[in-house]
Amino acid sequence: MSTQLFSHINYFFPMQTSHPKTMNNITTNTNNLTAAPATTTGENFVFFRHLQLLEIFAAIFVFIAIHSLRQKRKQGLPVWPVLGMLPSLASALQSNNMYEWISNVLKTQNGTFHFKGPWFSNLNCVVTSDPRNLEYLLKTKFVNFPKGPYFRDTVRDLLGDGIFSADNETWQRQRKTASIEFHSAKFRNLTTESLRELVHQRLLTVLDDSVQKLTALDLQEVLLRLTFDNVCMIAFGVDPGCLQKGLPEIPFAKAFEDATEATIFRFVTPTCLWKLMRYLNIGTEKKLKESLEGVDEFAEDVIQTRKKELSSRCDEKKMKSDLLTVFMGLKDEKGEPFSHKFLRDICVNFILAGRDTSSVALSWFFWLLDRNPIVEQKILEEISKIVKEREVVDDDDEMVMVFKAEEIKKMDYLQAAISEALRLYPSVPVDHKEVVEDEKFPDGTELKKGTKVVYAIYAMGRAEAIWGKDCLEYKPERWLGRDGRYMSESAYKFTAFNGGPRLCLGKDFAYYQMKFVAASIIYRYHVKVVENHPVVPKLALTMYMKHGLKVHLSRRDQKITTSKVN
Ligand code: HEM
Repeated sequence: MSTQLFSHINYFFPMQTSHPKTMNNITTNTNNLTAAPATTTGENFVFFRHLQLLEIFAAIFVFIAIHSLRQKRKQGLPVWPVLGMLPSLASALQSNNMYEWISNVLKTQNGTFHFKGPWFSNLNCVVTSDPRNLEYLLKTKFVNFPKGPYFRDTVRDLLGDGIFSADNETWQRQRKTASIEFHSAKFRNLTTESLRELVHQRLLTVLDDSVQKLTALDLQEVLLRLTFDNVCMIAFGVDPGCLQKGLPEIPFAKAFEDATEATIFRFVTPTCLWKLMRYLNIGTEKKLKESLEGVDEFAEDVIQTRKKELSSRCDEKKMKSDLLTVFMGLKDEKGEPFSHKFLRDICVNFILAGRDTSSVALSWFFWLLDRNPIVEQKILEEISKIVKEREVVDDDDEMVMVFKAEEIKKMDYLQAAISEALRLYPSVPVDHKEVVEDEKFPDGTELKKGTKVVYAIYAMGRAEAIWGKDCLEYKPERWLGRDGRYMSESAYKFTAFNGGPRLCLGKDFAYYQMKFVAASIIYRYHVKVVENHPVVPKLALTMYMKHGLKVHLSRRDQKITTSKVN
């Protein structure tokens, strides 16, 4: 287009170079025009008018471009007519690390900016990484910042009225009951027992298999299978058996995975479009419907079986202590037992909340250890010291080496190293709320009723204003006091587990699970990431590694065995 334009200019202004600079030049050239033949003059005249139009369009375009780009200084990103900030978002999506892009924009905007989506889209939102705003929305004005109807509508088919998407009384009731359960001794026993069984009878066997075969292994996939089995044991009281040699495909796990993916797809599709697709039963909506049938069938089967078990068993002591059993023993506000649908929702929500978060965090943690061998060495020293402190170490104990709960508790440096991994790579990189009444953030940002607020957890972990100049370095020491003990941080500064009344319910269990798994692996194996294996985050609700984590394992000590557990 521009070459064409320039060739015409040269035709009309034969004496002129391609860069006319003064009015004088133009006059001279116009004089030349009068000497041209009549027909050419007519054509020239028409073209001249076209040229003027083009100039007007070009001027308007330049004006809009300058205006849009000038917005960048004020709003962080150029704001284009009709499209808003969409072009910047689209180019960030191409860049492979969307979270870095959000962090950079927030840095230029002192921690909060208003994302303006295209007209008639639902992309408008306020993005923040300011701890003052986080405290305000997660705690101080908690009631004014619920999950909201948009989120609930989008996830309803998968999550129903479960804790993850519910607000108000429905949420409160589940939170209260689950919270009591999570802090009970029975539940603690269930979690430690189920984890011990999974790690010693399954995880270490799978890892040993890869050592013997000298094959690389996708550690992220193995960990995802482990936590899926584990959370199903806690929620439903059943073990789907995803983690075993050969890593088989398990229908319930596959159905759950597909249902989650199709639900996430709704967040990037205009609401009217996915609703139409659901009505017509096509595309991802068809996949969602089919996979939900798989999830519901599994849930119904477990609920029916448990009901029978409960009616035939009267010994309280032998009762299972998983969430399903606990909620089955309770009544709703009308004094009726909970419906199967509600019981299904409760379990599915817990599986979603607890299945991938710890495994993804552990994957980033092992990758960081590979790049920071001194940290790995310090963890190993801490574990070895704790093992040496055992009062009686018989040969059998030494060989099997199952860490006790009180030993896991003593691993402060390991806890610091895991927290530091979560700071840099939070399993939930961004989260959101909806404002129910006009509000004003402590940093002065005005929020209109209905505004979506996105809080950028990933960006917070990398903010110099929060963590200091060395914020991008992996330094577990920042979590330790002078006495070497682990020190927790404010939930509004370290937001990986959320904060306020909706603080992650599984936080303590997750730390126990991650420490137990990490210590059991590190004590036995050196984990080496396969050279040149690409490591980038995947764009999803949870921060998976897009290409998994391919590793080679080597045993530290041939004497230690893995499978002998009572
Ligand atoms: C590294 C591990 C984990 C991380 C980083 C994590 C993080 C989070 C975050 C950010 C939320 C808030 C989500 C939201 O409201 O949008 C949350 C909520 C929740 N998490 Fe976790 N989580 C982890 C492990 C677990 C585990 C293992 C379980 C259960 C076994 C669990 C159960 C829950 C539940 C039930 C909620 C909902 C709480 C509520 O809304 O009241 N989490 N978690």
